[in-house]
Amino acid sequence: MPSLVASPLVAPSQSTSKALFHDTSYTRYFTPPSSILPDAYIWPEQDRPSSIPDDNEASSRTEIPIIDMADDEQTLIRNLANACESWGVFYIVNHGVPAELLNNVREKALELFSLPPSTKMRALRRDGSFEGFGKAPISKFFDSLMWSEGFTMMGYPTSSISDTTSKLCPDGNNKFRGVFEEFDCAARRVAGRLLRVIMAGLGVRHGDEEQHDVEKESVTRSALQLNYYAPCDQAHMTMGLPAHTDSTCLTLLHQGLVPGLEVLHPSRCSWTPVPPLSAAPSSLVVHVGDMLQVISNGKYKSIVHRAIVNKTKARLSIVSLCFPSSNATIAPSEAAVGTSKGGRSLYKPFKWEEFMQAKSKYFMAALDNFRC
Ligand SMILES: O=C(O)CCC(=O)C(=O)O
Ligand SMILES: [Fe+2]
Repeated sequence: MPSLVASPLVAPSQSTSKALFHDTSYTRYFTPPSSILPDAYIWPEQDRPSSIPDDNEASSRTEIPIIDMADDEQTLIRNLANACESWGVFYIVNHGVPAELLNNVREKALELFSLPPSTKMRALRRDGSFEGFGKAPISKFFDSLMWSEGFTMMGYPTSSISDTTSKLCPDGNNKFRGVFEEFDCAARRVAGRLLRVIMAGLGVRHGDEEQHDVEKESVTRSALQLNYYAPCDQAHMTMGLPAHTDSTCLTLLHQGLVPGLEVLHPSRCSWTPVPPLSAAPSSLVVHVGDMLQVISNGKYKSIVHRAIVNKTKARLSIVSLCFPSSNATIAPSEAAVGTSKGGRSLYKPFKWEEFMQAKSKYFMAALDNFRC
């Protein structure tokens, strides 16, 4: 079986010339060339990690639920309902995405972040677009810079994976396209199945018109997000990706064997690590996103999470963001409203585009704009 412990992650930024670092357009997109923290990357004390993960890598223990997708349907319905309600984040195993595909995606993603700066600069995220290399759009809500690099591709149905990655392959031989497209497709299929079972747990019956609409509309589109976190000597003073919720319905994430993901339990005030599982290196982490919070009428909360960086190990996360089509109407499912306390809808119907506009203005308070 191919190993998921890919070749050691080499910090691409270490090959970056100092001259390029002083080019402001380069620093807008990429991590600085040394692991010593420039002032702009130092975060206010209250936003810093409380502790840095032990570089001891994967763990065999976690508080976060682990869902076995090979369980029978009724067990799966029950376990997913519990996981969504109690945490809003869970691991899935036996999900059907082959270990070899995960391994290949990680290898290619690492190759992509290791390209020479002059090649990377050919695929920068331009204003108004999400595609290519760029800091996460949430960076505008924070004064300090994130210690991370991101590369985004729009997936199904109007995939830009081929166009975006071909900019990185001037010789016309696109070595990224096939494997990223295959992963996008495989992850979205898993998200579709998860949503079907989650909807059943909310009381939507198989064959209902509502089941058809919600499932048809809610994970119709996908984006593939690659995140690279270089090691940092002063990891305790910076942040890879600060606290946020995903605007998705569901997010699927593969983090390899280097820890860094943390979540804020809906009713606790402290951060809980989501460590890579040593016994299940092909497991994926699933986040409940903002749209599932609405569809479930607030029963399932969009999980607040963040990524912290390590002192000696680089970290790579492969993220499939699954979300509705632009003109889909998002509203609490009738079944979820029916079983809510008080039996009333907490959110007004809205279009995905309207939500995205609110998110880019109000960030984590965006959903308040759509409360009844
Ligand atoms: O790298 C991680 O573990 C988190 C990534 C993430 O939250 C995101 O891309 O939205
Ligand atoms: Fe996220």
